[in-house]
Amino acid sequence: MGFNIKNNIYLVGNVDWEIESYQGYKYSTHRGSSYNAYLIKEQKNVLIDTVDSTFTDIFIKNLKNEINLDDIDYIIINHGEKDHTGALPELMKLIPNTPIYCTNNCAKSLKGQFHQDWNFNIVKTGEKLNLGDKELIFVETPMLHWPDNMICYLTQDNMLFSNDAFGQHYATSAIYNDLVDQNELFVECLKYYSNILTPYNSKVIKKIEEILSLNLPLDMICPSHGVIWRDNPTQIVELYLKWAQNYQENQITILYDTMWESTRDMAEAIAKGIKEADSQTVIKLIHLSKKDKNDVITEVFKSKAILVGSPTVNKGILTTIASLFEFVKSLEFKNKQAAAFGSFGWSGESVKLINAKLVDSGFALVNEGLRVSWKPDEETIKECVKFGKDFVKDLNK
Ligand SMILES: Cc1cc2nc3c(=O)[nH]c(=O)nc-3n(C[C@H](O)[C@H](O)[C@H](O)COP(=O)(O)O)c2cc1C
Repeated sequence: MGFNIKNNIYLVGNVDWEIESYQGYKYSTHRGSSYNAYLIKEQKNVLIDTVDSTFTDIFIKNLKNEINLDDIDYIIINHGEKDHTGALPELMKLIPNTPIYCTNNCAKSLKGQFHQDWNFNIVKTGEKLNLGDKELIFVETPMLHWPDNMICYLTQDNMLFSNDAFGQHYATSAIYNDLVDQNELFVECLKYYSNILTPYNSKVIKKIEEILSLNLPLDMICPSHGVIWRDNPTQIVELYLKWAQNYQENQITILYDTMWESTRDMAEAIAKGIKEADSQTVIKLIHLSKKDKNDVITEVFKSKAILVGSPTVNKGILTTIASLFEFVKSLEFKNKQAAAFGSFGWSGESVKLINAKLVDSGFALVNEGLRVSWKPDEETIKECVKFGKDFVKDLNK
């Protein structure tokens, strides 16, 4: 059965307690997720989004308990990605002529993924769909986070159906934002923002300003993953505005990998130096092969500066470090500083290679980096401590 959120609006999605990571891009979901679809029963009945294909059968069964499927007048698809549209092909087999309202790019993505010529009705920003006494207003939100995204707003009930925006991968039975553990909730919101939305910061700001300028009253924000924001719903909008402005905390993160612990010894000594020079800055040490990549990105997002360390391996760097840069570069971080370090045996290319990757990923180099031959001894450990101290002093010079 659906859950009645307000008046004639029902949550008809599924909670996914078991999911550990998103199949495609392997986004880790330590706290599970949910696929939130919504059913509005006015003079016209509207289904907003569907669920991941793993839940198709249960979704359709629950939907049938809520409404005779033939009574669904319109389907709104806010975003074509399969975690919201996986159940759509089976649903459309049962009600094949039901009009689907979506953006032009969404129709393209649905056709591209499902090869079906459903009854598409293309909508643009500002267009409205009459449900009787109430209306749905559409706003395109391209590249937040696909070209096909849009959101829609239900008048009178003042509900914003925001799809991925303002959502979190967070399984809960509690449904509303004020009923869940606030720390868990905001950790998941920040992780989602940093891993998915960072490259689109300027678009986030512009779109939020555009939506706020409409002065629409807002009772709830209903995203497609995680909790519904009913308590002070604009708090998450304000956080997005803050995060979109190249957000950073007073944190330095040291990221490294190591084969025989020499680069790790360097990392710890550098951290000691930073702490001695500046006890106010939060320092985090991350052994890359032992940590989850999305959690690592969240730490980079929060950092004012990072240090990256790798030993030299076959004139190169460890693959964990190379793959970190593949991800970091794609997120287009701005206004962050960095330096490289690493142990080597005979040729020692790693620091130079990391420097090039840092610059290529948009980081400003604070210095030329630090190389240590083989395992650091007492003297070279002192050099690492000094390197950490100097790094802090040279930040923002
Ligand atoms: C498979 C392998 C390949 C290596 N290739 C190089 C190399 O091309 N150039 C070099 O200077 N050192 C090379 N080394 C030596 C390491 O850089 C050196 O042992 C370093 O101290 C390891 O640092 P770690 O303890 O942080 O892993 C290689 C070591 C291994 C195990």
